Amino acid sequence: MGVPEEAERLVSGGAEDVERAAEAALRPKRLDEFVGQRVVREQLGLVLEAALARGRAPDHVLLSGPPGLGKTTLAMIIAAELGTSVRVTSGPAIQHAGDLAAVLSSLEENEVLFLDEIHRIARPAEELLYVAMEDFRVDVVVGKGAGANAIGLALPPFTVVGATTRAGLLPAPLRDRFGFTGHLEFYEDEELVRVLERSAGLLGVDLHRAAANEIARRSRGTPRIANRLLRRVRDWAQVRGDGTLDRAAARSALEVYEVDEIGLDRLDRAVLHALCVRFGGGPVGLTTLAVAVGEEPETVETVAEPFLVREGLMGRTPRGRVATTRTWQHLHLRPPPSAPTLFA
Ligand SMILES: Nc1ncnc2c1ncn2[C@@H]1O[C@H](COP(=O)(O)OP(=O)(O)OP(=O)(O)O)[C@@H](O)[C@H]1O
Repeated sequence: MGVPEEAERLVSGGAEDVERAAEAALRPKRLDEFVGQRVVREQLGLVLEAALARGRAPDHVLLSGPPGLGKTTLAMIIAAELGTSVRVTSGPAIQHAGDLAAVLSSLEENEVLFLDEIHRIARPAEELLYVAMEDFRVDVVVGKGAGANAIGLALPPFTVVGATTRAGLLPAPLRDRFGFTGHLEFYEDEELVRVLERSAGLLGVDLHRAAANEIARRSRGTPRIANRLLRRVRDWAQVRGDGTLDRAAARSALEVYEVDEIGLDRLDRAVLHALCVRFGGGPVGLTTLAVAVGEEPETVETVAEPFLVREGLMGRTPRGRVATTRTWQHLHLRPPPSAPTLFA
C-alpha cells in the first residue's frame, strides 16, 4: 500500500513550502524563548553579549545538526539579539563566485548573513568566502580575458551564520574561520512538550498535557516535526473530534497519518526494513542501502540515520550499517542465525 504523500512528508525533516508560513509563525524570536539546547544557548549567549558590549559584530557562527532542530531559528535570533537585520541565502543558491560577490557587496554594517547548507557552496565561491570572512574584502573581477582586472572591495563588518547538516564535509579552512561552532542535539521529550505548549499557546488551542506527551514521544526529537504533528492533531480534532486536543485525539490523528509509536517515518521504516530483510541485518554500505530504498545517500545519512542510531535501531561499524537486537524487535522480525549480534 502506498503511503499518502502527506504522511510521508509529515515526519520527514525537510520543510516544504506549504508548511513554511505556518512554521515561521511558531519560530521563537529571542534566545530566552528558544527551548532546550542548554549548552549552545549559553555559549552563544556569551558570544552575543560580549559583542554587544564591545559594540562590534561577533565572530562568525557555525551551527550543525540534523534538519529541523532550530538552526534557521537561531540565525534569526542572533540577528534579533544583535538588533540587526539578516540576509538569507544557501549553498545550493551559490553556484558561482559572482553570486556570492553580489550578496557580500550589498551587505550593510553589522548585518548577519545566514548561509544555509553551507557545505554545498560551489568551490570557487568558497574561496571568495574565506577572504570575505577573514579580511572583510571581496575581489571583484572587472572585464574579460586579457583585460580582466581584480578590484578589491572593502566590506563593512558582518557576521556569517553558517548552517550545515554535515559539518564533517566542510573544508578545514572554512571551518577554521568560524569563531564559534554550536552542535544542535535531538531534543528530549520533556523539551518537546515545552515547544508544543508554547506553539499551542500561539495557535490559541488548548492542548492537554497527555496529548503533548503523546506528540512529543513521536516527534523524532525534532521541534519541526512536533509542530507539524500538533497542526495535524488540531485538524483531526476540528474535523473528526469535538475540538478537544486530548490524548485520544492525538492517538487517532497520528494513526491516520501513519506515525508509528516511536515516530518513525516512511524513510526510517524503509531503511530498517531493507537493512533486515534485503541485507540480513548487514553489514551493508551506505550507498547500497540508499539505492535499496530509492534515496540519495546524503538523505539517508543526514535525515534518517542520526535518529535511528540515537534510538539504538541501527549500528554503524567500519564495515557498514548493521541491525541491532532492537531493530529486529521493532520490526517484529526474527534475525537469521547469520545476523551480526549488536546489542543496543
Ligand atoms: N528550540 C526551539 N524552541 C522552539 N521552537 C523551535 C526550536 N527549534 C526549532 N523550533 C521550531 O521548529 C521549526 C524548525 O526549526 P528551523 O527551521 O530553525 O530548523 P533548522 O535546523 O534550520 O532546519 P533545516 O536545516 O531543515 O532548515 C521552527 O519553525 C521553530 O518553530
